[in-house]
Amino acid sequence: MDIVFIDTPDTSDITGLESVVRHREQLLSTLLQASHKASSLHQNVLASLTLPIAAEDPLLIFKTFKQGSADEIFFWAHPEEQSAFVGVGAAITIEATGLTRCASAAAQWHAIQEHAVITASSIHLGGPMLFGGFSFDPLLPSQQLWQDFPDALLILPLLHYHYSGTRAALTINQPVNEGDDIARLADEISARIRSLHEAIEAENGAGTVQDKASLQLSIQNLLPESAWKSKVADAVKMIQSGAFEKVVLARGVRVVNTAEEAFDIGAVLPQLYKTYPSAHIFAFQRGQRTFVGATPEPLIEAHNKQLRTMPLAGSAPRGETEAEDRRLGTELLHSAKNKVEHEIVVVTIQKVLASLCSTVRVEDTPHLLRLKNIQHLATTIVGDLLPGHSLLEALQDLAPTPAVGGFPRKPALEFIRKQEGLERGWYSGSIGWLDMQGNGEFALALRSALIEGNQAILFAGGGIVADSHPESEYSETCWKLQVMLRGLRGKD
Ligand SMILES: C=C(O[C@@H]1C=C(C(=O)O)C=C[C@H]1O)C(=O)O
Repeated sequence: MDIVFIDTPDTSDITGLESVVRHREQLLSTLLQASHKASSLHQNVLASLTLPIAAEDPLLIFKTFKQGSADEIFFWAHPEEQSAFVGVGAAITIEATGLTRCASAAAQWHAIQEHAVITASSIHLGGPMLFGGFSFDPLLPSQQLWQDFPDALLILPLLHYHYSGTRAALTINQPVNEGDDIARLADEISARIRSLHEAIEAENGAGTVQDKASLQLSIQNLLPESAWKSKVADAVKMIQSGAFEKVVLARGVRVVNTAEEAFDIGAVLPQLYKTYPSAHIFAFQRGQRTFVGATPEPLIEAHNKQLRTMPLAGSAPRGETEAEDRRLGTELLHSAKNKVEHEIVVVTIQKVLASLCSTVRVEDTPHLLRLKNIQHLATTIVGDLLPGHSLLEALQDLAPTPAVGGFPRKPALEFIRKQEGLERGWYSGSIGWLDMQGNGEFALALRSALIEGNQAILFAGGGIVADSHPESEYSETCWKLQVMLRGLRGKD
């Protein structure tokens, strides 16, 4: 990989997206260098240029990218940390299937990096990043509902906006082939950026909330309530007979806007952003569908060779009053059933990380993670990655954790495959990003919905152990479904 650090443009020069277009020299020289390499190697070479730009609301950038393009769009934000990424288009698409999908994706990413030509301003690293997700279970036959979302899909966007508080950068990624007309490529890139810039200017100040009058929601369980509860009862019997210790059963709900107007993702995201500031808010548009959610649960994050996760398992509703809320929280912290559910996840993750890290630190006792209408038991786990190991390797070994699958993994997954009857696809799989330095964040894709036009399928599940009750498990899924119902309705 060739990296060239360039001086940061002086601050007066850092304005909107269009300021990047003024750095045509840098764009041309990056493309040209990639073109020379492509000719000598007889293969595609990635050219990438990152420049600082003035910070804009990432939600506005998403909306504009969406209006201006029918391509893939990715949104990822952590509102409390004021960090967000928005990507549009696919410069490079990595797909993989089967149980070794993470290793295969990692090998493809490595090959792309090997010859890449990267120009970046020194203080604003950013640089090329992959965005994407992994399905829950690569052994499930391919599912119609999820046809555009394969087992593993990582995309290097054509344009990627990186936002962190007051700072922002734009990354341009362009694969270059031998013989490509460099000036024409630069013109196309500049035209794309200019039209996005104009769209942002036009959009600035326009409202983001979907007109509520255009929403009339019909909500229907994919499986009748009684049928789902009897699956829970069957799982409890299996657990009591010793087949496994824990299994997570999920269900789906179809929400249709009977007013026939399409759901406006550009209005759903701000709602989630506002209501769930501690969550990771995500959206991935591909084909006609967009997978959207506000997940509270990181699967694995890597920053400077340190891995971090915070499994959640064990849930209770929030109270109506402060006193009731405290009582419910204390009951959750002391509930034997929830502690068992939680401990299974923590121990499993700790073991996996121990094989990849020199040291693993686990919080002594679970703490409460309080969200809008649900609270969970949570444990922070941190490990120092051993040389030669990576985030994608951790992801391959960890997923699915018992927080979304079960324990022991094999019989629990077999039960889900045979009994659950839900096309989980990317729901309870993982979604996130990865850069060239080995940093990245993947979260469990929970509190989520797959949206197409005026229809959405919402997903929620819960951990079943020996003393679980179908009635309370059903209620738990209802609290979890509230996240996306609120998002779709545009209500707190
Ligand atoms: C499966 C879901 O959530 C998971 C299951 C939990 C539980 O069983 O208590 C809690 C958080 C998540 O790990 C979901 O939100 O759909």
